[in-house]
Amino acid sequence: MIELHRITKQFGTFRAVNQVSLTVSKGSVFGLLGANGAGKTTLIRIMCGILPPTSGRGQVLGHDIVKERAQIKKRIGYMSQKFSLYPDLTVEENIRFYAQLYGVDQIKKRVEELIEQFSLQDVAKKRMAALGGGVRQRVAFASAIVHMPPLLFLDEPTSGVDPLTRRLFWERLYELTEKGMTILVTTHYMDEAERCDQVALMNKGQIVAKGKVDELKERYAAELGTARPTLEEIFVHVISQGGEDVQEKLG
Ligand SMILES: Nc1ncnc2c1ncn2[C@@H]1O[C@H](COP(=O)(O)OP(=O)(O)OP(=O)(O)O)[C@@H](O)[C@H]1O
Repeated sequence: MIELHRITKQFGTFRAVNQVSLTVSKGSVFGLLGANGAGKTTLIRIMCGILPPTSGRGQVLGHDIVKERAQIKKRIGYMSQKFSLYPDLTVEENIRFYAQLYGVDQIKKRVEELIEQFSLQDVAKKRMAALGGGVRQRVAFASAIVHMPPLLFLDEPTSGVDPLTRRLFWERLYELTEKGMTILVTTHYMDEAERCDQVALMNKGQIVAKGKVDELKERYAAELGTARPTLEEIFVHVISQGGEDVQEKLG
């Protein structure tokens, strides 16, 4: 689904993404973790075909991330941190807008389905401008999957939402992977990281740890002197060891 090889993105003299290699397989939830400014959004924008990398190569859904960016953009779903919703349109109209944009069949049925799946029935006829952040995130999520893309990128979808909505998001995520969708999600919440099949931790543009959650726990158990370390403990440990050395050690 995603294969990246030594991707670097330079903004002037600043290296936001530094030699990142990554593989994401079909049907999994892949968590991209890291502090603010670690380079997660930049990397997502490269995978979505929005930004070309400065160097490195890769494929997303079989398309080259440099030469076939337009094809990638058409086929994926992307809920960015600044996902555009129209304040003067209602919830329903916003979702319908995206359905039309992506040429979805049976638009009425699909919009109704999403309104129900994201518990938006009570606010469906209300204008976006009158609604709070939790509803906004739900509408953005629903709009990003309106065309059932095979690959979905979610950039901090649960930031600032209440615990109930976070749970609803994760229920939807698992349902979507059961239908074969592959999902790459960024999050600051460590309990959410634990729910992913695989994770990669970014620090200062580099991936400093990656793998299946259970494998990472096994790998670091001895080093941390505890039978089953949390991802948070692992990440604090890895980051405190410093970037490049760790990258070498992890291959
Ligand atoms: N267009 C740009 N021009 C210059 N610098 C940029 C640009 N886009 C991002 N950066 C810088 O690259 C670094 C990584 O930013 P990025 O948004 O990818 O991080 P992030 O891990 O997604 O953080 P956050 O969680 O805050 O979104 C930051 O220092 C940011 O200021």
